Amino acid sequence: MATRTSSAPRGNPSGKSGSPSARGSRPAASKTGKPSGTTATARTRQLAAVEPKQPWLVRVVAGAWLGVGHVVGAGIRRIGSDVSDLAPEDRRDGAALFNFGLGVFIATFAWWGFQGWFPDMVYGIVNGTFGWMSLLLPLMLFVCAVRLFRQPVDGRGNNRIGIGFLIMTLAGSGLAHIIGGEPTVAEGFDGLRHAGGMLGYLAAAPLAAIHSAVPVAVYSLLAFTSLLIVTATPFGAIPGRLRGAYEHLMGIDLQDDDGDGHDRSYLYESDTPAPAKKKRRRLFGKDHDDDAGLEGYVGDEAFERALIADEEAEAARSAGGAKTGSRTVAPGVRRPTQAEIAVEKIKAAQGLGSTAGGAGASPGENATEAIPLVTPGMVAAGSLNPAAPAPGAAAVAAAARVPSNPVTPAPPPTPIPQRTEQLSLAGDVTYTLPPSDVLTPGSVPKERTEANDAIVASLTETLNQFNVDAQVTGFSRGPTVTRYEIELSPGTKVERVTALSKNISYAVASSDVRILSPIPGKSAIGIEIPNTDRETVSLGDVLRSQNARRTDHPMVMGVGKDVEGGYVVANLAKMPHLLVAGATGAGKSSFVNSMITSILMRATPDEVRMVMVDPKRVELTAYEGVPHLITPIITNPKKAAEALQWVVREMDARYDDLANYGFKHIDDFNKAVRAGKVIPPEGSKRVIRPYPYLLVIVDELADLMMVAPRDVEDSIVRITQLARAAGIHLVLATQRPSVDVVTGLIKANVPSRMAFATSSVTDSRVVLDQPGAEKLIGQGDALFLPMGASKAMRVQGAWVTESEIHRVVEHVKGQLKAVYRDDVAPEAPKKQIDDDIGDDLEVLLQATELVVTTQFGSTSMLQRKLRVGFAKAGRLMDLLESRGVVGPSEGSKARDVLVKPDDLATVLAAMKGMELPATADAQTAALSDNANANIAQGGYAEDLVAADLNNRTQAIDYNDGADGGSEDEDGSEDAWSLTGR
Ligand SMILES: Nc1ncnc2c1ncn2[C@@H]1O[C@H](COP(=O)(O)OP(=O)(O)OP(=O)(O)O)[C@@H](O)[C@H]1O
Repeated sequence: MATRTSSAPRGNPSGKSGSPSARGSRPAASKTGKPSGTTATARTRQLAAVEPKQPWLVRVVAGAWLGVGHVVGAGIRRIGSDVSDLAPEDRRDGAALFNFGLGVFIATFAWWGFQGWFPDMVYGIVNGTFGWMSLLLPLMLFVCAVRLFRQPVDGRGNNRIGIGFLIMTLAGSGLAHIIGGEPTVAEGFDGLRHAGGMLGYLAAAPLAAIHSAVPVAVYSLLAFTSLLIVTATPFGAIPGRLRGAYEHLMGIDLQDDDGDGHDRSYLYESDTPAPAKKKRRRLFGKDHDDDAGLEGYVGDEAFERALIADEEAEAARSAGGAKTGSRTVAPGVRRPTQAEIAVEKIKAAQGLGSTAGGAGASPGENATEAIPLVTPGMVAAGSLNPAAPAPGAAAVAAAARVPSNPVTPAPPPTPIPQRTEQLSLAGDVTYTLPPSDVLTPGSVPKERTEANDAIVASLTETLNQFNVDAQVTGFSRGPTVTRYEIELSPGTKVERVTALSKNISYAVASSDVRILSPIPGKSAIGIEIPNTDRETVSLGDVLRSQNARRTDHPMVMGVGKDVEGGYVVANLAKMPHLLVAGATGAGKSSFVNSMITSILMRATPDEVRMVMVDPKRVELTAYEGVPHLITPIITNPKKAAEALQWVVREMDARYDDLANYGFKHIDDFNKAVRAGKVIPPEGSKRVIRPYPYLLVIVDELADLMMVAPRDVEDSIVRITQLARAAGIHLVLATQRPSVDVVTGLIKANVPSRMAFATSSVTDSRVVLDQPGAEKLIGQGDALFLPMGASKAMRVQGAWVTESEIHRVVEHVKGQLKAVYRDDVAPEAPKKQIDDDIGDDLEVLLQATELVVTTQFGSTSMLQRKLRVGFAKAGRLMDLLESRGVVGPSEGSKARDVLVKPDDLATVLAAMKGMELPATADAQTAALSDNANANIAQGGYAEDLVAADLNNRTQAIDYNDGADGGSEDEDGSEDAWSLTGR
């Protein structure tokens, strides 16, 4: 395996290494030439402006302190695998080091009894204040230090522990005061020091004045409470925790004695199948997570979702969106007062203004029901005049009604946070992820353009023309389409708007209008209309978005942007398998590129391995040689089918490991491996390493389904049914979402779907089980239906340019070379056209076709249909037998036909000298085994020639082909089943 220990990898000009300082100072913003807002860089600059004012000594000391803090912190963070990404600005290493140092200092005299005037003085103060509790102080400070080093951003958790310790100190001192004999101040500090100190005295003495049992009860309770606070243990969870602790202490723990002894954990290694399952253990099951020292169950979770959503935004949306559409209605929008309505009416009567505010035409009649939302500008615009508006005025008025739309701004071009100090691979390889600036920022999204205002005006007019009491209340502009929101006045039927879809299309001059009724989570109808001024969504922006930063899971990909302009990010591991479909040019390959690039940007080869199948031979070539690949990119569909079978074997092997070691999910297994809890059985040379996720990407499923439909379907179904827990995930792309490619079985097992524009509503139904994809406008416009979602979400796929891909690939390839396994899709030796066929290939192919399609293995039929002589027909039949197409001669009967019409193409390809697909290989092998067995059993080997001759002779009698048919049918069925199909 290639190893590299360089700290400044090739292709990383920024010199980004694991060193905190190096990363902290990387001027990302300047590279992109964009303002960075409140980024780390900006903060660094601010600091730089302030620093010169400080005396140099202070700066030197502070710098040295922080430097030591970072080094210690980096070391502490590297222990275990639960600590993820710490951006430089998130660290609090200086404060943590202070806690640590103070703990050591107090421990020197409290624990180790160091003496001297200074320690004595400090000891006097500490001991005099806290009494016996000073013994516990170093421990508390160490805990705080480790927390601050490892979890500095978990403010709530840190505060909880801090408060818990304070309460514990108070309670402990109070109790110590009582236990220490309740010394008084008058007895001097010596007495207090040997009890609860001054604090204990102050805490307990007043209560002890009532009765000494009172402080004991109060502070015992407080001490207990403080323990619960520090350990974050809810009251109800106490029994479970105690039981877990007991089991842990009693050694009901991982004692492996039944490992399989084979290193199956790492994909570089040889693929020795694990032995059959052994006794299953309940070791790191859910009940024991905490006790076993693991960080809890990291596999499936309740309400698991593939989509990594901006939960706050979602919450806000659903809270405020029901009535007004929180994203679309500006704060200044309010309902008009009666006075304003009256003014409007008067103005309308005077013809001072005009608009399409038809809905507002009736406020007098039903002011409380049909009041539109207005902005102050409405009054000036005269928005309530029902008279036919002049188009320009209408647009202005409508624009005034539609508040400015706050879209999600492009994320600041700050670096994608690094996930650990250094991403070290197994062995001594140091691997740095590509710097985020290899992906360039996209254009700044537009909030609202004239095109939007014009459409609002058209929509309003259309509603008016048809007397529909509804208002356009706002819009959300996405990169490809804008969703206009229409709210109905009470009593207006939804159908009145949906029935207008053709008129709306006509009014806005677009055939791709899609009506959502309602917008999920809102009491409003959505009308999605393509933007005449589309925007590209850059993958870099998606990966730098808050949603992507929310998690450092290596299988997270940037999907694109939704209709409201929000970034869509999803976790492939949670999907757990994805079908990508759409017509040619709709954007599938671009999506697959974004997906692979996302993985390369976020995951080391140790975390994610890939198998890429690219029958089109052009789409994925850019990734050839990346170290995440376990086999060269597979372009041959037959080999792809074999690779899928390898994946099934890999999955089985992983399952064996999970079962042997008692885990339910590969994440749990990996966690235990990293924690050193998975120990191979004694005598085993196996080095157990975490399993990487395995992502299998098939860029054109149809090509695979053409060569070996059953095998491919079988493998896919098996993988998709089981592979999730084994960390294996499939992405199947196809431009032919027809039922023969995306079969019912495949569909049922691939729960997540990404539908790009399809050519028909039928295709849309195959992909999404619903219409809609046929209305998409292509070029990355897609409907995304992740597992568990009830409604497809419209997104504009992320776009990554070829040069960006090139830069990313260069970066990863510059660090590690791909080490391919040779058993995934082994190079089959090129089949030679057998010498014995000679010039007869063409006629042999015809004979094969004839025999297989008619399922009738008669020599005389060949003679007749191919117009060949008897000898040649006999020879052809021999060749067919030697190639497993027909069975051996059975005297005067027609021969059994062993190949089903479905597999004809495969067999023909094999005869032409193309590589023989697995099915045919297996079939031939099975047949020759069968033949051998027959020969051995029946001992009629030497009879074969005679029998065949006989057959040829008899075959002449079959000229009309009528008889023998029924015998054929049975015979071929039997022989077929012998092949094991
Ligand atoms: N997310 C996107 N953003 C912008 N443009 C896109 C996007 N996706 C696709 N396009 C445009 O559409 C073109 C075709 O896309 P792509 O090659 O991905 O289609 P496809 O569905 O894979 O087609 P095929 O099946 O023929 O390979 C691209 O060259 C690009 O111009």
